[in-house]
Amino acid sequence: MSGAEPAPAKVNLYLHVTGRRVDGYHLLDSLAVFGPAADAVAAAPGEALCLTLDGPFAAGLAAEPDNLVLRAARALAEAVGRPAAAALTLTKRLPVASGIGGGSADAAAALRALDRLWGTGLGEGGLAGIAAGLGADVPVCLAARPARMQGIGEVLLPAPALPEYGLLLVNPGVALATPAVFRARQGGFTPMAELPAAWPDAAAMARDLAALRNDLEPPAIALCPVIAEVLAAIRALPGCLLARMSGSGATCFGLFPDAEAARRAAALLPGGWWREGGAPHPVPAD
Ligand SMILES: C[C@@](CO)(OP(=O)(O)O)[C@H](O)COP(=O)(O)OP(=O)(O)OC[C@H]1O[C@@H](n2ccc(N)nc2=O)[C@H](O)[C@@H]1O
Ligand SMILES: Nc1ncnc2c1ncn2[C@@H]1O[C@H](COP(=O)(O)OP(=O)(O)O)[C@@H](O)[C@H]1O
Repeated sequence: MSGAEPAPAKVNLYLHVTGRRVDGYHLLDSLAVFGPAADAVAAAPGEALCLTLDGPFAAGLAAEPDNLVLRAARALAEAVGRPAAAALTLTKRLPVASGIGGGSADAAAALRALDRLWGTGLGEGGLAGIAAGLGADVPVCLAARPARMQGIGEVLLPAPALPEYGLLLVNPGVALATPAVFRARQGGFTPMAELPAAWPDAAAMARDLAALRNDLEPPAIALCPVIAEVLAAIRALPGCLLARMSGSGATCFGLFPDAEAARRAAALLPGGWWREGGAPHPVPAD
């Protein structure tokens, strides 16, 4: 066993759709951070490629014919010219199709775990090209550290230096397909954001982020009106500095001064919605 790799949720603190490529993909400008919830991918030696699912959201993926973890394993094996043989276990704790890139995070974690198990020695730099071929969000999930995403998601730039803050994630249990949300978007494009080099505290971070937006929030609410209720509920929680939807939804986040405030707020939400409050995912060592 090569040890389980964490696959933390990706949270888009803002997301501007800045343009559209001729192939239909949208150009984005977004600040992605990670955590506080995560899936995990473990890889052990095996004679063939097989995947076991467990965790609270495993049932949501049971019928998935081509799990992103398996696609990642095949892509890595092909890139290094070796058989795709491994016993993989995915512990699914993140809601599926929910705007926090769970599938992308799983694919990135599988690449890291198999790079280690197979001793391919590619490391983050060598895996980046394979990640980009698996989905627009996979490169940022491979880095798993705060980053500004541009292009269709594959251009990664340093994030501003971030202060201490807490994050609350809330999902109402409705799956939203990313292409449907992009298709439902109306209106033009939004310019790139101007960000400082650093935020001194969470309040300053929230003030600047409040001037930005998630361009996918209005079309997602049109497709799934309960998102507006989730946002209102988060906004009303004590200590909440900002509430916004992540990615193409339906998961929304609340920004809090610290992890404890986010954890306390999670307990105050109505039952029935998935929620996780706490500290952002720790930044991996270089
Ligand atoms: C919207 C974002 C923001 O981080 O997050 P999620 O909502 O998925 O978490 C991502 O761009 C999603 O990335 P990912 O889910 O990997 O997308 P892909 O599998 O590559 O593409 C799925 C579909 O989304 C649309 N798509 C995706 C990315 C992009 N920059 N422009 C697009 O138009 C396309 O219709 C594409 O066919
Ligand atoms: N390991 C995986 N986890 C989640 N979704 C997966 C996985 N493998 C394949 N998928 C497919 O990818 C789609 C997008 O899932 P996900 O990454 O959770 O969404 P989002 O990017 O909106 O957060 C799902 O509808 C599912 O069909």
